[in-house]
Amino acid sequence: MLSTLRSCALRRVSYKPASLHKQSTSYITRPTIISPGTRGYSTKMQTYHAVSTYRAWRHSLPPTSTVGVVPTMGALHAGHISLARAAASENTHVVVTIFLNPAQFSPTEDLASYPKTLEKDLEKLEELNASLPDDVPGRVSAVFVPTVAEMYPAGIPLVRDQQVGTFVEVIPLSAKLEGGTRPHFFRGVATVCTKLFNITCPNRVYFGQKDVQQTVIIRRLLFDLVFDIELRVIPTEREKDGLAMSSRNVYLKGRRREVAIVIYKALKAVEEMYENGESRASVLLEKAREVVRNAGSEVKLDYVSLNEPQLLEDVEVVEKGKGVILSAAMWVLPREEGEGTVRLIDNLVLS
Ligand SMILES: Nc1ncnc2c1ncn2[C@@H]1O[C@H](COP(=O)(O)OP(=O)(O)OP(=O)(O)O)[C@@H](O)[C@H]1O
Ligand SMILES: CC(C)(CO)[C@@H](O)C(=O)[O-]
Ligand code: BAL
Repeated sequence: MLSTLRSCALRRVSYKPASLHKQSTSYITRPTIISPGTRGYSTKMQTYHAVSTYRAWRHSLPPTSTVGVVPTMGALHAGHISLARAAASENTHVVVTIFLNPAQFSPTEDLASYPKTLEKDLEKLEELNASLPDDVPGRVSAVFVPTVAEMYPAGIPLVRDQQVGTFVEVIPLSAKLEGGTRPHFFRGVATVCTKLFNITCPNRVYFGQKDVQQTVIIRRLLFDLVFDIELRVIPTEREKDGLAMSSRNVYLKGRRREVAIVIYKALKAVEEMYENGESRASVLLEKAREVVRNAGSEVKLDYVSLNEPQLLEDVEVVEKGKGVILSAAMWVLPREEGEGTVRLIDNLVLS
């Protein structure tokens, strides 16, 4: 274990400390393209289920290789693929992790019904590999699909008081916004990401802006735990009508899919108001509430909020050039017997 970790830490020639605040205005990073040709060996995509076999592969890579890791919970869609594509554009190897992490679900959430489509996921990653032009340096070389026992050897009951072992919390960021409704959530995310980073040894990790608070928390985690890993935040992929792609969208059929777009419309209405000169948060947020209210009783707003991007503190006035996060969560309520409530999140950056 120790020697593995040491070789992981030693793979870099120079150490560059992470900066917590470096992306305050330009929030989304555009990947820089590096030249191809450093792979120089087979990049056939392999699936690993065990930490030991993954590590054996990871440590077999030449020291010149770079690894971009894309953590996911599976049920891959074009949003996930855009993360993997970004990783391929600036690393010699892309590793996609697929792990439905129990620790981020409460006992009343949808862990049991969460879509599981591993075979299709692997096909989509193979398709991505086949579609990448020759001058892109990386391909998806490995897919890490661990078992729950592999990730949580001591078990992982969903009831927090019953959990034993080591957990990671990013305080107080994890209690804000999503943390208000899902108090267990970011402890589960921070814990599993810490484990995944230790296992996969990435040079860079790729997260979607769709889960914007998650990106703020991961940035803080990388900084506080002194991980030698760069964070990339990739723009949100949307359906034609603007709905943010999400694995949970499969729950939305017919009329529920139609009304789901209200969350995006509410955010766009705020953005338009801001662009027309309104900067008071109270007025902007009320606009979003009004749009959701007017959509009827099938949807219910959980929160809408304007926050600065480092500590997620509420802003009262949106100042130009500061990159303020406008985020919202909304429930789409059941219409028919057997349907569950679907919770959607979305955000825009007002800059
Ligand atoms: N539409 C999207 N555009 C870009 N990235 C996305 C999009 N949706 C998800 N991601 C990113 O993919 C990564 C894995 O997310 P995850 O597997 O939870 O998918 P998801 O679609 O967000 O699922 P869920 O429906 O559970 O929220 C995260 O970094 C997430 O932000
Ligand atoms: C980062 C993550 C894969 C951790 O389980 C999850 O929260 C997600 O898919 O966004
Ligand atoms: N992308 C967020 C994962 C979750 O809601 O559990």
